[in-house]
Amino acid sequence: MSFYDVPDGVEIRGRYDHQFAQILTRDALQFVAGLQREFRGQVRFAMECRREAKKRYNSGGSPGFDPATRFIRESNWKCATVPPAVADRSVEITGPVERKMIINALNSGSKVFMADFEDALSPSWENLMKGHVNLRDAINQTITFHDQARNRVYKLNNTIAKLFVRPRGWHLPEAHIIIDGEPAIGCLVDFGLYFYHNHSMYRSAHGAGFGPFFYLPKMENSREARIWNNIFEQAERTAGIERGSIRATVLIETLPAVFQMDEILYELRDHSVGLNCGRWDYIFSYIKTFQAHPDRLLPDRVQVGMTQHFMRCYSDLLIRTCHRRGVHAMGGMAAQIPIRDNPAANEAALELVRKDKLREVRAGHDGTWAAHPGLIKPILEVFTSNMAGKANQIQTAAREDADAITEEDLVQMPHGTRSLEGLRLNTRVGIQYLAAWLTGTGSVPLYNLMEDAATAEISRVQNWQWIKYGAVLNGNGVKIRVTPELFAKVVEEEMERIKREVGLEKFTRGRYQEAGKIFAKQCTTPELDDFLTLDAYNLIVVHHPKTSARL
Ligand SMILES: CC(=O)SCCNC(=O)CCNC(=O)[C@H](O)C(C)(C)COP(=O)(O)OP(=O)(O)OC[C@H]1O[C@@H](n2cnc3c(N)ncnc32)[C@H](O)[C@@H]1OP(=O)(O)O
Ligand SMILES: O=CC(=O)O
Ligand SMILES: [Mg+2]
Repeated sequence: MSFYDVPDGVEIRGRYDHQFAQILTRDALQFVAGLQREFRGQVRFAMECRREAKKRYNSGGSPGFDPATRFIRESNWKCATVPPAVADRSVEITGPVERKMIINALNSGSKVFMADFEDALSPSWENLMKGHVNLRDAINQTITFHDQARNRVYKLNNTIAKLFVRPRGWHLPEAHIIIDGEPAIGCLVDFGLYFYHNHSMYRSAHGAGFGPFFYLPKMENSREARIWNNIFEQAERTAGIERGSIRATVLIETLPAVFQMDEILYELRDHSVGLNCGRWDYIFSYIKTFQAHPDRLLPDRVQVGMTQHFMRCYSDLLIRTCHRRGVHAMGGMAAQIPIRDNPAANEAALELVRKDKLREVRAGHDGTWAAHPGLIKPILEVFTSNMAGKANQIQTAAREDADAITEEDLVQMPHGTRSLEGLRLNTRVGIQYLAAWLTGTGSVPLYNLMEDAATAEISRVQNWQWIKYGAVLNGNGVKIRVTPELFAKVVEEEMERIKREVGLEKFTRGRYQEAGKIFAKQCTTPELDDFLTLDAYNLIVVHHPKTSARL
């Protein structure tokens, strides 16, 4: 049996693999451990602040602008100039750090590829470590993949997208790496291993002196951005590279963060390349933030789109904030994906994507996300034909009108109706997503839409909210109140439907029964769990030599 060569205080409980050992080198682990030792206190404090804020919202409070940081919002300052290598981000494809998908994404014609350790990845040891091997090979441009079944070899084109990497959120531990007796902080492992192995090659071969580039998820407050800024500075000092080489785009995807956008950019002003509208987590966060407010029961998930007032204001204010500070205002993900077997449905889905992207570019966004290579061309067409030949709209779409957006606008309740079909769909999607996640797949096509951890979270918390407060479903003329008994019946019936749809063999082989139980528990628990994936993470941790692994 082989073992990883670890520095003092570090223990690896994940499976040994000689390829993983090239990533988990003693020096790389020393770098990660250094980050953990330096920043664990700050991260712990930031998580405690999240809990304090939650108590305030649960006692009737609502997030709002912080009077103490008014001077940051009102004074004139700019972020560092955008690196030329990433001036044009008109379309960015996203996807998990899976080998074939990385090659496809980099070759897709997209300007950027966001390689995801987060919403689109189930963070098993195998997925994470293979992801690092894949990214290293991608940056060295040696990555290939042989699809044995189709006898097809994948390799990189001459022109490829610029790579951004999204580490996990602050809340997730990495249970396979123990540092000083406690699980490593997941995002420090993702960031640390990737940065350590790739910063030099990235800056010389891809970033024209800048990089690596990152996307930073699920922050709630600028103090969390300050930690990232400190981490970047420590990484730059350790690597002996210029301050400001690393650049990151922060996802504004929690309700509290929309009131902190200037402050977040300010903390990261030497390391920023903008903000992004992470619309799916944002909707999830809206429900979560107001979990103790029974007067805020949302309509069906399908009705909570970007044209709802609170979503439109969020996107407009993000554009205004970014352009005032000189950085990109990125749009979000339309959930539609190509429908291969139905041309009419495919065209209708494409039309929805085009409409969403047209709204974004006209509002002033500088670029947007695509979930699938088949969407790059149509999205690029919409953006390029509406940006007057420019790489972005930072200088041309000031959106001063968005200064009038108020706190009330940003929390306004979405309009619409609730239906039994909405409850059923949430349940069907939530269970199938969780079953996939437990078996190692973090993004899946379901009913012709992309589903990932963020979209599944909406299904979970919406069900929880409706059950907790006995929401009246009023969408189909007949009024029905949601009760735990009704939900139990829905779960039973939807499990049967899933079994029919996926077939008995896949159903029996998969983890659907287990997913059904977890999802049902999470929707009916008296206190809402903060994250679906945090609870479920225990079920994908596999310690070696094999032991029962609970955090
Ligand atoms: C809320 C958020 O955070 S959004 C960002 C996080 N979510 C994501 O990144 C989701 C990204 N998208 C995906 O994972 C996928 O598109 C899915 C799961 C939704 C659908 O995937 P599939 O069922 O494989 O799609 P499909 O069968 O049409 O794929 C056709 C080809 O495109 C490739 N492909 C599909 N999506 C992607 C992608 N995002 N990146 C690279 N390649 C892709 C497939 O690998 C396949 O390649 P092949 O023909 O060489 O075998
Ligand atoms: O990460 C993106 C989102 O929409 O959530
Ligand atoms: Mg997200």
